[in-house]
Amino acid sequence: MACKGGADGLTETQTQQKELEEKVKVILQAFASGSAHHHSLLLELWRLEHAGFCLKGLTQLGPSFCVLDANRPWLCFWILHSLALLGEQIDVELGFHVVDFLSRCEDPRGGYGGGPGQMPHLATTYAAVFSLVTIGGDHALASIKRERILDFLLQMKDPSGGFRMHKNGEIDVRGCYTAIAVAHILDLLLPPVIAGVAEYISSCQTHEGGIGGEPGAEAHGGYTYCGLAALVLINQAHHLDLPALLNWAVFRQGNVEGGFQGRVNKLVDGCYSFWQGGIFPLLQMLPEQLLLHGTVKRHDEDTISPMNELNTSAECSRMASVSAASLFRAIKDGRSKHVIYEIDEGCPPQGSSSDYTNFLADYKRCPLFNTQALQGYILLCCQVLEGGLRDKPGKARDYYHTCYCLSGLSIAQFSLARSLSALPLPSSVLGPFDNLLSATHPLCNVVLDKYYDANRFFSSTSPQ
Ligand SMILES: CC(C)=CCC/C(C)=C/CC/C(C)=C/COP(=O)(O)OP(=O)(O)O
Ligand SMILES: [Zn+2]
Repeated sequence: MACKGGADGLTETQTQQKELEEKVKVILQAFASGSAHHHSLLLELWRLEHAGFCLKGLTQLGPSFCVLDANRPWLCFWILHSLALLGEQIDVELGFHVVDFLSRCEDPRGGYGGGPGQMPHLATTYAAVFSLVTIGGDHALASIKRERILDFLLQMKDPSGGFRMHKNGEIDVRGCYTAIAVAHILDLLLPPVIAGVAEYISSCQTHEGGIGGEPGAEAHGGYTYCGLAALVLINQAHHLDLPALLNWAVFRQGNVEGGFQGRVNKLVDGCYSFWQGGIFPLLQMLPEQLLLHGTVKRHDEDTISPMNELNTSAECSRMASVSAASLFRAIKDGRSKHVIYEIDEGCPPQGSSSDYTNFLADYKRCPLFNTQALQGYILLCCQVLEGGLRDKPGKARDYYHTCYCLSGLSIAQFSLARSLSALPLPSSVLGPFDNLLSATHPLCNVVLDKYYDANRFFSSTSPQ
C-alpha cells in the first residue's frame, strides 16, 4: 500500500484518488452541461469501434505476434468474449484458425500452456477452454480433450484442497476457480477434484469479509469473485461468512466514481466492474437464509442442508437476525464508511420489521449495488473513442480491460432481469437501449447461449 507523505500532507494514494476524482468530475460535468445530442453520444456504447479493436487483435494471433507472450489463450478469451458480448459473430474461418492455434497450445499430458510448446497452466487452461466454448459448435468443443484435462487438474491438486497454477507453481484461489470452472463446464466435477476446496477457500476469507489470494493475504475483488464462484459451482458457499462478504463487497463501489475498487484504499478500475460487480448476482443465486443469516458451522454439515439448520436452530436465528438486520441497514443506507455489526439482543425476529420483510421479499429482484452508477463509470470514463476500454481516464485501452469492462457492463444491465435469460427493462440500461449487451453467465463469464450449448455437449458425451 502506498503511504508516503507528500508536501501537501497527502499520501500517494490520496493524491491519486484526488486526481482521479477531479478527472471523473470533469467528465460528469461535461456530460451534465452538454446538449441532448452530446448526452446521448457520451452515454452510447461505441460498439463498432470496440468490435473493430477486438477483431484487429484476433487476426494478429499468429506465430509472428509476440512469440514470447505466455498470454495468448487469454488474448483469445478476452477478445472472443468481448465480441460475443457485443453480439458479433465470429467468421467461420477465423474460428477454425483459433481452434487450431489453441490445439497447438495443448500439452500432450493435459492442460493448455500460454503458447505452443509452453508448460500447461491452470489460468491458460481456463482461458483456452472458455475461448472454445465461446466459439462453440462441434469442431471447437470436440477439440477439448476432457480426459487429459481431468488428469491435468488432478496433477495440480494439492493436499490443502487448493490447486497449483502449474507444476511446482503457486497455490492460490485463482487455481481453485479456474480448475472448478473448467471441471464444471466439462462435466468433470468429481469428488477428487472438489475435495478440500471449500476448506481451502474459506481459509482465505479475511477479517474484512472479502477473500485474499492465499491464507493471510489481503481481501481482493479478483480473488473474492474466484473464491465465491468456485464455491457456488460446487454448492458449498455456506462455508463462507456470506453477510461479511456482501458487506465488504458493497463498500468497494466508489461513491464519486461509480466504479469499483479491488481492495480497500485503492483506486477504482474498470476491470473490477466484473470482478466485484459479478459477486452480487452470485450471492443472489443463493438461498436467502444463507445469504442473510451467515455461516452454519457443523461437523456433519455435508449431510444437513444449511437452510434446514438455520430454520431449526434457535442460536443461529438469533445470530441471523442480528447480522441480517445490520446488513440490510448497510445496503439501504448506501455507502457510509463503516458498518457496525452491533449485537442487539432486542433485534426483531424475522418478519417483524417491515423494512426487513421488504428486504427479504425484494433482495432477489433488487440489485445489491448501484448498477446505473457502474454503467456511468464504464460508459463515460472507460471507453476509448477509437475502440477498446480502459482501467480509468488517463490509462491506455487493452484487451483485458475491454473484456472485463464489457462483462461488468452486461452484469449491471441484467441485474434487474427476472431470470438469467430474461430481457432487462429499458430503465435498467443506462443510455440508449441499443447499449444492451448479451447476457453473461455470472459463474463462468461466457455468453449464456454458448454456456448452455457446451453444457448439453459435455453432458451427452463421455470422456474420450
Ligand atoms: C480467473 C482469474 C485468473 C482471475 C484473476 C482474478 C484477479 C483479477 C486477481 C487480481 C490479482 C491482484 C492481486 C491484482 C492487484 O493488482 P494491483 O495491485 O495492480 O491492483 P489494485 O491496486 O487494483 O489492487
Ligand atoms: Zn484493471
